[in-house]
Amino acid sequence: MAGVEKAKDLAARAAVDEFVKDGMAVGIGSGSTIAYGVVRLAERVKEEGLKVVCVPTSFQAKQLITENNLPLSDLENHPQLDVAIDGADEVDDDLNLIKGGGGCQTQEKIVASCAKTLVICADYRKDSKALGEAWLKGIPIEVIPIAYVPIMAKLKAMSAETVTLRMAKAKAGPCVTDNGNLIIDAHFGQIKDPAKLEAQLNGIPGVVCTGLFVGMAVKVFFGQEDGSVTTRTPRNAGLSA
Ligand SMILES: O=C[C@H](O)[C@H](O)[C@H](O)COP(=O)(O)O
Repeated sequence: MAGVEKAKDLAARAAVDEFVKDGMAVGIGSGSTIAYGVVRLAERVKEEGLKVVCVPTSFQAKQLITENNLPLSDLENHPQLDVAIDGADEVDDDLNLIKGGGGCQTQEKIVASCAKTLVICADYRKDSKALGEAWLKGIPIEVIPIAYVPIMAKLKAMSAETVTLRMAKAKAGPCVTDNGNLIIDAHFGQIKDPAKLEAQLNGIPGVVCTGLFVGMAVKVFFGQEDGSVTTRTPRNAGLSA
């Protein structure tokens, strides 16, 4: 393994090693980076006899949990989680995030909101000063299907630079989320006030959930190109080895 994949693996392992303890209920995020974290968690369960239960944030996360023979639970049985570990598409200096590149932000935000701690693992490409600087595809916004046209018009009126209905790959038509909704990607350029923008977007009728995660993460692990892992917390806003 080399390059970006190695960086993802290192970050995810570091997050799992530092934050998962015996007896915990763990929220499992979605995407390609957390997949390495689930493999690491399974290793620890086998090697250390760790007892954990895992709550997924998507169909993909559920598959990861079951394929790695980890105990699967849900928010009905575990409405309070000790930690949620997830990936991100972009992370700013204050640990605000853009998520939802894989369309899973709604369940991810619900699960994160039920966890005492949200921890993020990401490769070096996700590190950014301000949201919207590196991730140019736009903020993923899950919407109720009947509302997608008026919502796209409202986003344009809010001065979004690009507004796109996410289309499926290998299927004609739109990308349909795990919740049966659609996704609009809206790029607002560099986002100066993520909390204000999130509140504005949440105020549009038909918006289910945005991929802006403001003030939720407590620590981010970045896998670097040179094989090191750096971290960022809200208190030390800079990077430390
Ligand atoms: O919807 C997808 C999730 O928010 C992912 O956590 C995010 O897109 C990062 O994915 P990856 O680890 O594949 O870059």
